[in-house]
Amino acid sequence: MSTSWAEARKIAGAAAIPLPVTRVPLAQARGTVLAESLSALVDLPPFATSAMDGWAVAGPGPWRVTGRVLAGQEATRLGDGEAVEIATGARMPSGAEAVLRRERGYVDAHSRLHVGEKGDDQDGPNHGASAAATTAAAPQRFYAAVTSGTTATRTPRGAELGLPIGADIRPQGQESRRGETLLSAGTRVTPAVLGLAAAAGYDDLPVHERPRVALVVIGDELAGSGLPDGARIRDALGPMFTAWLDALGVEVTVSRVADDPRELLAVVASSPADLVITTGGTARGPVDHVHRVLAELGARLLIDGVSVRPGHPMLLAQYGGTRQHRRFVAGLPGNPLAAVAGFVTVVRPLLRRLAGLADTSHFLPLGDAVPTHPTDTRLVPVSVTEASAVPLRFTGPAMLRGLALADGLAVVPPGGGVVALGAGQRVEVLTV
Ligand SMILES: Nc1nc2c(c(=O)[nH]1)N[C@H]1C(S)=C(S)[C@@H](COP(=O)(O)OP(=O)(O)OC[C@H]3O[C@@H](n4cnc5c(N)ncnc54)[C@H](O)[C@@H]3O)O[C@H]1N2
Ligand code: MOO
Repeated sequence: MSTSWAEARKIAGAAAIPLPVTRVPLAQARGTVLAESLSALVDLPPFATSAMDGWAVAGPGPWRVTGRVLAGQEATRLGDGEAVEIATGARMPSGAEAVLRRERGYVDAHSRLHVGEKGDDQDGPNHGASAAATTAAAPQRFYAAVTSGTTATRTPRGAELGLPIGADIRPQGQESRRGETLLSAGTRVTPAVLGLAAAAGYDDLPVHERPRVALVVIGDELAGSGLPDGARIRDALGPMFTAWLDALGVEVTVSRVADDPRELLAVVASSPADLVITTGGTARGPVDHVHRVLAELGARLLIDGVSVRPGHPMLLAQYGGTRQHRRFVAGLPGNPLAAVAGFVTVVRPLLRRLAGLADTSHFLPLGDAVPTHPTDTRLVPVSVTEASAVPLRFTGPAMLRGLALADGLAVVPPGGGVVALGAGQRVEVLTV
């Protein structure tokens, strides 16, 4: 009956079908998953802009400064020998060929813009060849960055100092052309994705609906606040999984129920959620009712026990819903670290699939030897330091102290005849 860990993860990931597609405003899209690829609605940048504060110049200098253009403004065309003061991000005036950074030029008393530092050219405005000789003496450090990577096709005056055509201009479409695919379907909408989508012209995004999850924390012994007393302990799983589910971008409701099968049945049967997660009550103790309730509901068990330590009593059932919109119950064991094992094994793969995300895996070498279990997979809290996974202490099934310091859970496959995996062996690490 017990399913292997790898198989359980596969079953959970394959059981669901991605939720329907909806368009949501950017402000509500964080944490959802793109249902279609995202292509740029405009060139990025949409027009050539200045990359620096300074002057946009046209033709050979020195230039006559005719005005100023700020970000958001449009300027009139520049003719040869003209310049405008320009702000970073402002649209380049047509005719402008380069930007001279503020710290690399100066304007003299006659509104003439020169390359160099004031004082380089004590005789005032540049005139002909003698000026070139004067400015050529200007410190080269000003221009080193400008010259690299830009190709001059024509040389305005000042080019001998490194002001080639195109200098410090962000050309239209430099980051992306209109219609170019920026992100593929299945990408999680992160803050950075929201920024890119806005820049590319989007007001809303086509995403999969957020999975709805009902977290049902079972146990007479659990208190929601204050210090543990008598035989009662604090509910650790409610706060932990609420936050975790929230970070996965799902809609969560939480309820706490007593060790009472009627109460549990009523909560599960009446839930509209795509996935009900129960904690506790999965084993065969006197008040472990999850199996009985699922049987009464006529739920179909897809997973009933997994060969994994900790977490072996975890289960997954399909219950109600329609063919296109399935509903599930995941039963996580009550021991806190065992519950986390159930979360990463069945809950997360199922939710990722419902949300439209592909499953991913990361492998790292172990930083230390880890004992294997002969027949079961072990999930071992590890910290990731210098690209290796170091096993932690305080990782008993009822403990969270090790997990709270962990970056992931190392997947240690059944050992068979091998009692330990040595340092340096590569293992999959599940993020926590
Ligand atoms: N005879 C056997 N007993 C047990 C077995 C077994 O195979 N044979 N398996 C053990 C394993 S392994 C686990 S894990 C637990 C699973 O038990 P349940 O899922 O039925 O969980 P409970 O009995 O309700 O609770 C177990 C343990 O966890 C504490 N707990 C429960 N919920 C919370 C919570 N929200 N926050 C903090 N702690 C919680 C609870 O107080 C118990 O200490 O069964 C073993 N027994
Ligand atoms: O699932 Mo249990 O943890 O092995 O304590």
